[in-house]
Amino acid sequence: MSQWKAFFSHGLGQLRWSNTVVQALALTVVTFCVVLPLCCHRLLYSYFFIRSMYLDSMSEQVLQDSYLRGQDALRFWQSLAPLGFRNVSRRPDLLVTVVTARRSDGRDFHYLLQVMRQLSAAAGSCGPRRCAEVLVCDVENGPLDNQDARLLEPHFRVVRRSQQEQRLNKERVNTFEKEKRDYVFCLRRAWALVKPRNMVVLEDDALPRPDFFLVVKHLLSRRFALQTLYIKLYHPERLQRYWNPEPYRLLEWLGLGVVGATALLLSFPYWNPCSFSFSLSACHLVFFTLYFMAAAELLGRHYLLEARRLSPQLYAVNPATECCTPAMLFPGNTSLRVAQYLDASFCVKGNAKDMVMYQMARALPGGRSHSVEPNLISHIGAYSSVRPNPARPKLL
Ligand SMILES: CC(=O)N[C@H]1[C@@H](OP(=O)(O)OP(=O)(O)OC[C@H]2O[C@@H](n3ccc(=O)[nH]c3=O)[C@H](O)[C@@H]2O)O[C@H](CO)[C@H](O)[C@@H]1O
Repeated sequence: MSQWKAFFSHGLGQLRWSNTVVQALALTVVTFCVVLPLCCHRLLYSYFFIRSMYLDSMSEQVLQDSYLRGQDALRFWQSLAPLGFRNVSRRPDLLVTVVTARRSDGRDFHYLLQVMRQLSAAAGSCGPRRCAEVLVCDVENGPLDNQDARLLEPHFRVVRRSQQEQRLNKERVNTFEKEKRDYVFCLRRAWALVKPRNMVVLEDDALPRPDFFLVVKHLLSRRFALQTLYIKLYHPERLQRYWNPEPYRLLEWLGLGVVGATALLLSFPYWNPCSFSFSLSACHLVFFTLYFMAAAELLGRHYLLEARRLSPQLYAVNPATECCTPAMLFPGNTSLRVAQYLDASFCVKGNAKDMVMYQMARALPGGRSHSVEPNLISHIGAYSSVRPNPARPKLL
């Protein structure tokens, strides 16, 4: 009798196992070969994005939109009566300095004018007082060199090198070293003029998002901001994947898988782990953890991050990433420390100012640096002013 019982329970166990395996296989095939490809084939940062079908047309569309926005911004600034941003008060809580250089490619896109239009609208969204003071730092030698900066002069305070500084800056250096020296000049000049309590430095193709100041103010109210050299407000979308050399993301990825799997197993009575043997429920947990992890990565972490925009409290603060400096927040007077360090370094291709800043945060005692996700700006500069450009740049 007991032999029969053993035989039956063994058979039942086998049946359950094979049923479970078939179900798991079916779910995997349906999810990853049908549902996700159907839903995500047009999502630029998803693994399912069909490059050959959509990349060219999407890139053209984005260029066209940016061109129209640029022309619109040009008309806007040409027709506008002077704004009140020219009078910059001293010791403000926040100063935004926009670093701008002449662009030989993509001039008609008027990136700077687009950015300043959006920035002035966002800065006026904090009630009766402006969210921040704003400075434009034009690194060209004269107002005639950078027409967009010149157009902004009735509206904003525009700073440039004095003639003496220009003479001192005549030395011929590579583009990346020049870009770094220009940045250092802007950090120091802005600080000397305004002495802000905190400073944001934007590159001239960094379009602030509508909640920009809300999130920046929230970041500054948090304790970690007192102990950081800088907070990066942008990281390229294409580098936001889990499968990237950023160790903290692996933890986030695993956490997402475990939480998703646990929630699913607890909410589905059929898969209730209590009703199965321990090994079966452990298998379920492992399977669904991997399932959610794979789904999240293939869908694109970038899109999951967007959910954090619901509230400034939900934005994630992580250790700083290497690449890019289009939008940087320098709490307190850290902009001066960063300027000093940059000044002592020499930049070349492959070791531009973003890399130097990343290394600096590791080398300086107590030099911690952070980055916030999702991005607080959109990078609209399809045409670079420091690198060679193709005739029609692509999104990827
Ligand atoms: C989105 C992105 O990945 N941007 C990064 C990329 O810039 P990009 O290759 O996108 O170059 P870009 O045209 O955005 O220029 C970066 C900044 O440098 C300024 N500029 C340019 C030329 C010059 O002689 N002097 C000067 O100050 C320019 O006004 C802008 O504010 O690489 C740079 C390092 O090289 C920075 O890490 C940028 O954050």
